Amino acid sequence: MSNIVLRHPKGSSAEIMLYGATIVSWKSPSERLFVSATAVRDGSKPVRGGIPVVFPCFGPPAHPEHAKLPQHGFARSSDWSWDNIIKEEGDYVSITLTLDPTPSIAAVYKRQFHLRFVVTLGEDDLSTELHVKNTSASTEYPPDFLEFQALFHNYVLAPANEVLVTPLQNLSYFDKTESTEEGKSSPKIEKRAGVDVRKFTDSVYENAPGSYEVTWPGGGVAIKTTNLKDVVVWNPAETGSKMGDMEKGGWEKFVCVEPGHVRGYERVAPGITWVGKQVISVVHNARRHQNRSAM
Ligand SMILES: O=P(O)(O)OC[C@H]1O[C@H](O)[C@H](O)[C@@H](O)[C@@H]1O
Repeated sequence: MSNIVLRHPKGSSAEIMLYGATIVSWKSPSERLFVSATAVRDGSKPVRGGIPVVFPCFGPPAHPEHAKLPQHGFARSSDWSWDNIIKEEGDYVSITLTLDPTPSIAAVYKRQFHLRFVVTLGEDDLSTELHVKNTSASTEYPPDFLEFQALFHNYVLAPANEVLVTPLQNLSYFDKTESTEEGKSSPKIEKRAGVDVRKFTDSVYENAPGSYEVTWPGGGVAIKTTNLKDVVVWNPAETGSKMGDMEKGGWEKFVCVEPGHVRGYERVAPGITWVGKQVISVVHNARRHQNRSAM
């Protein structure tokens, strides 16, 4: 499988696989992403770690147009194209990958689309942008809307027993660790000022603020988003031992903080492009201590 490595003159780097457009490493200056030591990297299944791209459905498909798709859609398990261009602009280097319908996608998904995935590396930040264009040629009314969900599945390298995610307090969320369908679909209100993942956690926060801090004693990252109204916090804890591609105890080394549009669907008319974006940056020590002592 082909990987592209972006190198920043100030020392940071990012490695992106064409398979799934998955970012499998971000160093600024040390590694910031978790990838399981037993992740499959030969393009036969999505990578367990890094930043997989979720499109056009999050979780098991619920939309009739997605019925034949696997969990989290096909973007993370398709071969993307790259134009061999690495752009350098100011203090940033970036690449753009694209994905169009292929015969194997068309066999399970009938919609016309064009995806662009832009990865931009700075000295201490990394941004990802997903551009989704509805390329349907239909001129009929009502418009031939493309309805989709999208999410960046960030595996943030962090000590799971100490990490806190903020600010999610008072948001409504869906707890997918509940055992019944009724439990999963009944919203709860987040009471914690800092959300921890010391036990199995799979929470979908709706209409979240769009800016988050993921911090622990000794480090942290901030995530700022555009057009991504929801955020998922996931850590499988011991249930991770059932995943064939999760290294032993791997769940102790990360928290997934996943900004996306996953409750309901984005609707994009023919010819229109939707853009969802996140910027992940290293939190500097002074700010981290301030935030934790305010808790
Ligand atoms: O195993 P995967 O298909 O990669 O999914 C891993 C996880 O992704 C998200 O965080 C979902 O909320 C979880 O329910 C799911 O278990």
